Amino acid sequence: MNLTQLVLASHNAGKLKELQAMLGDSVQLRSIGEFSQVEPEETGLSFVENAILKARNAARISGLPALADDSGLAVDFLGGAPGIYSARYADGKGDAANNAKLLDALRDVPDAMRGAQFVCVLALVRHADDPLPILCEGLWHGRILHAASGDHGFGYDPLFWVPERNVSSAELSPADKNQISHRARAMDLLRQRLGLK
Ligand SMILES: O=c1nc[nH]c2c1ncn2[C@H]1C[C@H](O)[C@@H](COP(=O)(O)OP(=O)(O)OP(=O)(O)O)O1
Ligand SMILES: [Mg+2]
Repeated sequence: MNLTQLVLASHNAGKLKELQAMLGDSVQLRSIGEFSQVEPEETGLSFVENAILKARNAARISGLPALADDSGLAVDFLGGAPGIYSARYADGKGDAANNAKLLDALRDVPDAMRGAQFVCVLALVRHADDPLPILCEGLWHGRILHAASGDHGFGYDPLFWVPERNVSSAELSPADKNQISHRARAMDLLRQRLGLK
């Protein structure tokens, strides 16, 4: 498989930046935005299904092998919500609205009950109809803060407390986040699987 060029099946600039940094120079990630502005509907019931659906769609549109990242935040107190619906938690109003809704849902919930996991599933398809997508997952355990803190990253990072560093995920430098995040763990497995390390 020639993997010098992959299309990233994502319209999220934060993901592109993180994944490209993790992959290094040997693989060039091209954004699906170069080919189409239309985002596929994420109709799957799992991260795996949505990652495969996005990867196939991008491979079909671009004619290139495609990598997709389906990720989200699973909050214990909310029974794993917003989960696969994380990006749409506040009905598509964006990160700030999602974060405000999450803080509201956890209002007055004590620290011990604020556990959460970031989840990332990476799916790589060699072509649109690939019968054997490569799937790798990563989890990152933490806790939901009572208020936003930090300016790095994207999405729920300002609300995600990282116990091993005693800071929010948005207070980590990009390089630090890329060492320990759910996405880093999934990418580590993918690089092993592809023989890139
Ligand atoms: O490291 C992260 N730090 C903070 N928040 C994160 C992270 N990783 C995922 N998230 C949140 C963002 C979004 O609310 C949802 C992903 O949703 P997800 O559908 O996979 O991505 P998306 O719609 O932003 O872009 P796309 O589908 O085009 O790849 O989880
Ligand atoms: Mg999405």
